[in-house]
This record gives sequence, structure tokens and C-alpha cells, in this order.
Amino acid sequence: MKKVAVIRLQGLIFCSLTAALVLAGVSLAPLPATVQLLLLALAIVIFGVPHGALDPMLAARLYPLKSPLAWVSFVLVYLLLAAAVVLLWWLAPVFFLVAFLVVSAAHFSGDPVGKKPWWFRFLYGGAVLVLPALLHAAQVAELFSFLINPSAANTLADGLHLLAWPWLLAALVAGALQVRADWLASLELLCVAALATLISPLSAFTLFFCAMHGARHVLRVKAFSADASFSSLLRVAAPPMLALTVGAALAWQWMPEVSVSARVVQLLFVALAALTVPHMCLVERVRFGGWVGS
Ligand SMILES: CC1=C(/C=C/C(C)=C/C=C/C(C)=C/C=O)C(C)(C)CCC1
Ligand SMILES: [Fe+2]
Repeated sequence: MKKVAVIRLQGLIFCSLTAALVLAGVSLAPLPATVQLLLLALAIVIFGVPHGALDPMLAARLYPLKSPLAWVSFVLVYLLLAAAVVLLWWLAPVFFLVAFLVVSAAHFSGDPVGKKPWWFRFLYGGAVLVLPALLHAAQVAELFSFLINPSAANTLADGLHLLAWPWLLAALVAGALQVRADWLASLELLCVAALATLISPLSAFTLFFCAMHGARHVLRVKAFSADASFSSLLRVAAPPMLALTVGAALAWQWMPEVSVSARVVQLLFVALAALTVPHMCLVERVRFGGWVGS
């Protein structure tokens, strides 16, 4: 199947899963909150994070990484950037979280396929992070409070709540304006908006991150690396995933004895933020160099 066809199929699958989740109102509600959190975190790690573990493939296309020394330097710079982000969380958590949200919106805005107006990408990228505060502001504030102090967490969730109504309206208008140019991209924007608005924040993020952002990225990297096979992608992703698992286990031992939920959320989102910075340095270079029209 052609690359564009595969990516469009992935878009349709994401939309169908979202529709199923929204219509069936499927929820993990009967499960205890900590178990829900653990399951979602596990899904994010297994199905979402591996897209970042493919970064060495992008690096190999962008830089002349011929010798082992060059690869060691690449890994060191990658980890140093990630460590700097963790340090930022320690020193200035509120600044860290606001910057993480803004930078993530910019990163997610790369998902839509093909040429799109800036306002379409802007509204799409922000929808994932702003719209959960429309109907679930208290849950968003609680999640934020694991990362920053509770009063700042409430203020930030309230701020996002204020942004959310105009954001939803603007996203619907943007979707309508793009229907004729690319109906599937409009449907994707509509589904991301519905998912982020209606489903509880962590479940919504999990589905978006795994079935849309991560999946689409894997398909793009596959095409970008001269259509490498899935098994070769798996071979590239396995060592970083293993290292990440070991790193997470070590970090878990080190973390202060707060509640399990707090530790899971901290580990998950601080690690995501830390890895996002070097990940974006590579992805955005490829993106602006052109994912070759996709
Ligand atoms: C903390 C937090 C959120 C933000 C998560 C972000 C911003 C994730 C970004 C991940 C990236 C950029 C991965 C890169 O590939 C949500 C979902 C609003 C829910 C409330 C808690
Ligand atoms: Fe990404």
C-alpha cells in the first residue's frame, strides 16, 4: 500500500477508535483510580513512547554518525538535554509545566498530513492540551498538582478552562473550513477535539498519543528511512526502550515516598517532557526539512 494511503488508514482507525470510545462512553471507572492510572501509563509506555525510541533513525539521516564515538556523543547530548529538563522541573516547576504544554502543542501540530494553514495546525496541537480543561478541569488540576504546587495547578487548569470554549469553537470552525480541502484532516481534528473534551483527561491523552501521534510518527519514520521493515524498526527501538525501563526503575527507587499515583504521574510526564526536547530537536528538523509532503 502507498505511504499516504497507509497514513490515511491510520487516521481513519484513530477516528473510529475515538468514535467508539465517545459513543460507548467506555470508561475504566469501575477500576480503582491507581489501577486505572497504572494501566494507562503502561499503554503510553508500550504503544506511545516507542515512537521516540526511533530517534536514532532520524539522527542517522541528519548527521554523519559513522563511528561508535559519534554515536556515543549523540547519546550523551540526547541524555544531557533530557537531564536539563528534569533539572528545570526541580528548580522551576511552574515554568517547566507551562513550557512543556506550549512546546508539546507545537510538537503535536506536526501530526496533520500534507500542507495545512498555520491556524489549523495551531488549533489541532493545542486542542489535545487545552480542551481536557473544558469539562474535566478538576481532574486536570489534580494531575498537574502531582507536578507543581496545588494552588498553581488550580490556576493553570482554570486558565486552560477559560481558553477551552473559544478553542473548541475555533477548532470546529477550522475543521469546517478545511472539509473541502481535506475531509480526513478535518475529521481528525474533530475527533481529537471530541476525545479531549469528552473523555477523561488521561484516557483521552493515552488514545491520542498511541493511536494518533505515536502511530503516525512510526509510519513516517518507516517511509523516511527508505521503507525499513517493521522488524528493523523494532530492533532500533528495543535498546532505548530497555534503557528507559531500567532508568525508570532506578528513578522509582530514588523518588521521595509520595503516593503511588503521584510517583507514576511524575515519572511519566517528567520523563515524557525530558525526552520530548531532544526528540523535537530531531523531529522538527526533519519536519521542516519536509517529511516529503506527508
Ligand atoms: C501533564 C498533563 C497533560 C499533558 C501532557 C503532555 C503535554 C504530554 C506531552 C507529550 C509529548 C510532547 C510527547 C512527545 O512525543 C494532559 C494530557 C493535558 C493531562 C493532564 C496532565
Ligand atoms: Fe513525538
